[in-house]
Amino acid sequence: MAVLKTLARAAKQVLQSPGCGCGSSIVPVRFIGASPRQVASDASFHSVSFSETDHPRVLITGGLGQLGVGLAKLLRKRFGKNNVILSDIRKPADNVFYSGPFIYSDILDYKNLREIVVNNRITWLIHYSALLSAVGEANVRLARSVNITGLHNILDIAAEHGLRLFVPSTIGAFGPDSPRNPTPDLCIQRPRTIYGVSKVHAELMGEYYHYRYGLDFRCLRYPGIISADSQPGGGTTDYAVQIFHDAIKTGKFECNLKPDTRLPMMYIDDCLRATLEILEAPADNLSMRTYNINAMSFTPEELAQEVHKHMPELHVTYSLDAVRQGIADSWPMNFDDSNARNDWGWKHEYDLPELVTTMLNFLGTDSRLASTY
Ligand SMILES: NC(=O)C1=CN([C@@H]2O[C@H](COP(=O)(O)OP(=O)(O)OC[C@H]3O[C@@H](n4cnc5c(N)ncnc54)[C@H](O)[C@@H]3O)[C@@H](O)[C@H]2O)C=CC1
Ligand SMILES: CC(=O)[C@H](N)C(=O)O
Repeated sequence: MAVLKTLARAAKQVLQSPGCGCGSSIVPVRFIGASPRQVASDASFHSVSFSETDHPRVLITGGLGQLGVGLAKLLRKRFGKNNVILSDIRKPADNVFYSGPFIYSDILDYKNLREIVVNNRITWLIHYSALLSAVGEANVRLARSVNITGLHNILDIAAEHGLRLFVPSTIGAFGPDSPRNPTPDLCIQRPRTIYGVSKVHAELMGEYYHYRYGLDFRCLRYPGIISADSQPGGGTTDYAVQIFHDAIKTGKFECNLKPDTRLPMMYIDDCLRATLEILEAPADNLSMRTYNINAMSFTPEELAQEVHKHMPELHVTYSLDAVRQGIADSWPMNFDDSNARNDWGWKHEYDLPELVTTMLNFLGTDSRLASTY
């Protein structure tokens, strides 16, 4: 009899645990300081809905990094200034602060995050907070905390409030055992950085919450992103931004990767447009929840050659950063994004020549000015 009671208790626990796929649809609900719980998805507080005819109410976490301000600008144009809230743990510059709603949000503070989502009736959550590849290797504990614990907060809040959740992944979610030229969507993923490991975790957890709890999780694996008016936050692909700034300021550039290191790259406008497109794509078009996207693939040497066409005097030298080189050598050289192109019509606009012209023009020079160096 005692054995039967124990078995019954164990069965009850299994049925109540997140691993159980039976019974009614459930969403995880976490209260402050407690572990995740499950509540029937038709519980009365879970009534936030997003009608496709309304504008979404968007929250961007980690919004003061390389990508967030540009994304806020694009989304505000589309959905209205006050419907897009930027958040971060840093202090915004005046122009950012006065360009639309900004709020302090530390993704490690679950209660604060939840309050923001509730008080602002958020319907879309764009989760940009992260420590990137090189910075992550220099501070593994913090990267683990922000990129993994922070993600858990985001997932629970998104599931609890029925949000559409976008989390970017990266070429860094692949590793030396992945096919590198090209790298398809589905293949072995054994990254060797805490950044990559945390991003594979994000992909898998997001998809798990999608299939298990119905979370509307959407994820793009970005290549290295190149932007003129925002600085990268400590990644392996940062050289491809820095070359433009140094070329214009000093006419010299010291590259921290080998000249023949090939990596997939994209201009920021394409990246942000892709993000909006997948967020707006009808769910029926998405045969997957995590897609590679790509625009071009080049080496430092090829990039320098293209810049030389505008600035023949540019002097490029190479002084390797062993950590970044090791990371780059394990990442994809070319990215196969055919599923994104087929499923929801992804198409890049900027190739290498277009990128270089745009960056140099934006930063205040072009081939006509090259002679002044
Ligand atoms: N920029 C790129 O080339 C690529 C970016 N991605 C992904 O896109 C997302 C955005 O990237 P970037 O803007 O380049 O990153 P970034 O490093 O420039 O910015 C990240 C932001 O997260 C914030 N943050 C750190 N800890 C936080 C916390 N506890 N709470 C709230 N915010 C916190 C930082 O203050 C920073 O403003 C990241 O998830 C990154 O992994 C993916 C592939 C390529
Ligand atoms: C490609 C990325 O994810 C990022 N730019 C990095 O280099 O860490």
